[in-house]
Amino acid sequence: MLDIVRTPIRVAEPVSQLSEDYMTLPLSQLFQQVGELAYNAMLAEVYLTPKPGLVDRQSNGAHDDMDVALFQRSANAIKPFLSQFVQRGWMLSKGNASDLLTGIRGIGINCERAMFGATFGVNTHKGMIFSLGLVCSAVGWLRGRKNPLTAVNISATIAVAGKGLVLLELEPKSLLPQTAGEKIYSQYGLTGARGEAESGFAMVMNYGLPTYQLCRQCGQTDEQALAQVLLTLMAHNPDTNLVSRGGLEGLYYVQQYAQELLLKYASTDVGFERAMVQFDDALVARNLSPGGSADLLAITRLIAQLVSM
Ligand SMILES: CC(C)(COP(=O)(O)OP(=O)(O)OC[C@H]1O[C@@H](n2cnc3c(N)ncnc32)[C@H](O)[C@@H]1O)[C@@H](O)C(=O)NCCC(=O)NCCS
Ligand SMILES: Nc1ncnc2c1ncn2[C@@H]1O[C@H](COP(=O)(O)OP(=O)(O)OP(=O)(O)O)[C@@H](O)[C@H]1O
Repeated sequence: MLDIVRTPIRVAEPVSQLSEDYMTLPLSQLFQQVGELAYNAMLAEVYLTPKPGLVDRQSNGAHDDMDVALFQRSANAIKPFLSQFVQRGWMLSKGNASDLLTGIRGIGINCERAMFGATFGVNTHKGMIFSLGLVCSAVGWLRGRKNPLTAVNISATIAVAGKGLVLLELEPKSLLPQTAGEKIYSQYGLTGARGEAESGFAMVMNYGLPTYQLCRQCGQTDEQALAQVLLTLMAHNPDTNLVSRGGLEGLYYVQQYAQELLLKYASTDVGFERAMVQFDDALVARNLSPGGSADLLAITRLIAQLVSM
């Protein structure tokens, strides 16, 4: 059995897609390459600039305890765990996809711990780890099952893995909800990262991926396509990060602002960047940060690259 933990991190050109056919690629290379794509997706998200309310190269958005250097350190701490998610997914493929999340929890918890160690307790990537863990393990699981690597298969596998998650983790077990996610669910019925997982990443499948693929087909750069995807996600995603900071009012403010910008501009238009900087100013003034949409942006990029062969 291959020991991914002891495999040194290879310093190489970042991969932009799987180097060979996913079904015939040697397993060790598959684990490593998918992990690298996931790492690149995290970096593509944080370095995309400008991003309203979020940390990027020019602004810390609505965050006074984070900057882009902290995100880079956080991503580096997470990196070794990403290929472990893929490998564990492959190992679990003899069983049902419904056992996938339970099977990767331990890696997820260790990964979260490494992230908090690298950031001295700041939550840079908690939601991201949860979502990336599911996608990476789904890829390993599909390979073990000899199923084609398609967006629909990744989504369906995650939907099975996440089935019942909202009921199990968000339905109140005691009178008082504890975590931010539990509180928001009990107050507003919003299901956050867990609901998105249980839907098989419906926001990514219905908005993120079609937008990214269409933009690329029209000749847009990766950055232009990602900017268009972020705005589209912000216009539709019931992001619990926005609710925890600004209530439903904060969520609707961001969704409406993003919808209006989408009507006025495409990411290739002159004036788009300035409008995004103004959107950033508006969100900083209201202490709003669309962290859930940032996570889904990275997931969109990752799935797009995984299935681009
Ligand atoms: C489910 C998680 C996200 C718990 O977080 P919490 O209770 O605070 O839930 P909540 O839904 O409010 O969101 C937390 C984060 O998810 C992201 N998020 C918010 N809304 C959304 C959304 N609609 N879609 C996707 N992501 C979202 C944001 O980054 C946010 O900060 C996860 O961190 C977790 O369970 N961690 C425990 C460790 C673990 O089991 N890890 C294994 C995963 S592989
Ligand atoms: N570029 C980014 N900037 C800010 N947040 C991001 C970015 N990319 C992803 N995120 C997501 O946003 C989440 C952090 O959001 P936030 O800081 O609002 O959470 P918190 O620290 O738990 O809450 P608060 O800051 O309100 O006390 C992370 O879990 C992460 O997955």
